[in-house]
Amino acid sequence: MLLTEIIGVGSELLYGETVDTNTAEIARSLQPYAVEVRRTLRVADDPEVLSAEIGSALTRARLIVLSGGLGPTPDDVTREAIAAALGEPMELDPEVLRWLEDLFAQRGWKMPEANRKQAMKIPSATWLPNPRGTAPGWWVRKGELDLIALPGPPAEWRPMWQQVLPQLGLPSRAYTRKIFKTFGLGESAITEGLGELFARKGRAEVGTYAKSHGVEVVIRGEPAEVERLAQAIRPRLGRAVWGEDDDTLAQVLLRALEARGATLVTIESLTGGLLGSLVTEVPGASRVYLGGVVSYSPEAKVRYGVPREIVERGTVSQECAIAMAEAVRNTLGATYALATTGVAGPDELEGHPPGTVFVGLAGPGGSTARSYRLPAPSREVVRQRAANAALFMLAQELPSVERPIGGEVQR
Ligand SMILES: NC(=O)c1ccc[n+]([C@@H]2O[C@H](COP(=O)(O)O)[C@@H](O)[C@H]2O)c1
Repeated sequence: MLLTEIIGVGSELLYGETVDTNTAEIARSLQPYAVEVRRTLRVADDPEVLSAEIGSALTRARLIVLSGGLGPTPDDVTREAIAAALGEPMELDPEVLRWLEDLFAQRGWKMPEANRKQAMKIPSATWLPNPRGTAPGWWVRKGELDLIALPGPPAEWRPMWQQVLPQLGLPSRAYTRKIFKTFGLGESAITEGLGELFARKGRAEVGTYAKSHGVEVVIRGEPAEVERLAQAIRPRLGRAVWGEDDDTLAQVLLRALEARGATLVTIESLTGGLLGSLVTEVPGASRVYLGGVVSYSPEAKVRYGVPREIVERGTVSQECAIAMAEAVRNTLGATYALATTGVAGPDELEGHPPGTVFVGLAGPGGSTARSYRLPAPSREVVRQRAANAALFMLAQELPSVERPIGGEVQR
């Protein structure tokens, strides 16, 4: 297999201020190819260290991909480091210099002297045009070696990489990936349920990954084997599955609501608008989502129409979740209303520990609520989980809307 190494360049990646996602994303994009990513690393903006690392990668890898360090400032040293590692001189390309000057001129500016170095390259490199910035990349092809230098910002390098990747002529491998997205089951329950299907080795492998939208079951490997495993795994996950592959919960829910000509409103307490935010992330949300309110204080809940005696009995409760959903459904006149109330932490509220969450749902068939005791490592995790729990609850109820949801509180 063709050995590959990927290098993220930038001191900020080593200070822990910026988390390097570039090397992971580039590695992921190589999955369809018969290449072996042996090493990914992060290196400081230091020309000596970087050229030593490139030199060492050159002794092993036939494909080296770098991202970062192509900017105009003195700490952008990737070009110099590659030149040193390959023992080639850097030359100014007058055409690229003109392109850069024009780019600045179009914005009504004079090109700063510092940007001149972005027009420098070594003889064995060809330019990779950057459609979104001033840093063109390099493609060095030398004997059996391909070395690609890309800028750091994902918005810039992604289109450049998409352009060059198919041109590298990498051998392909039959590879595919199937993802089942679930909610409400833990990783261990899922792996137990999958039993012998939970293959870690062989022609395809199965993995589980816990996310705020639930556990993802990922099957990757040879297409025929992935298909066989997917067919066997899907029924074992049952009603916990809400989507596949690139689906998001909000997307799946909005699609289902739109197909029924139904509309949605929200009322949020502990999630403070997160639920509305997830819904409105989806293009075309306005066809389904009428709006929502954040009723954070007890008094706000009363003002939005929750009976005062319910609020006085406690806002962290199923009856309050239901009353919130019914109130906003009446006010805004939607088919369905979702409500969140609970305790994000770190303090408890009304005697309930962080992670206590109630989701209320009101619809044409009646109202119901679900209660959750979510793990509460942080406020953020509880809030994310609570918003996703609300989306999942309605998505799961929808297939059965023909029957009444039931007027009583469910456990
Ligand atoms: N009924 C609700 O959902 C609701 C409203 C306001 C605050 N809280 C919770 O009360 C606690 C204290 O809130 P603050 O940290 O915002 O002061 C937190 O755990 C928070 O999540 C819950």
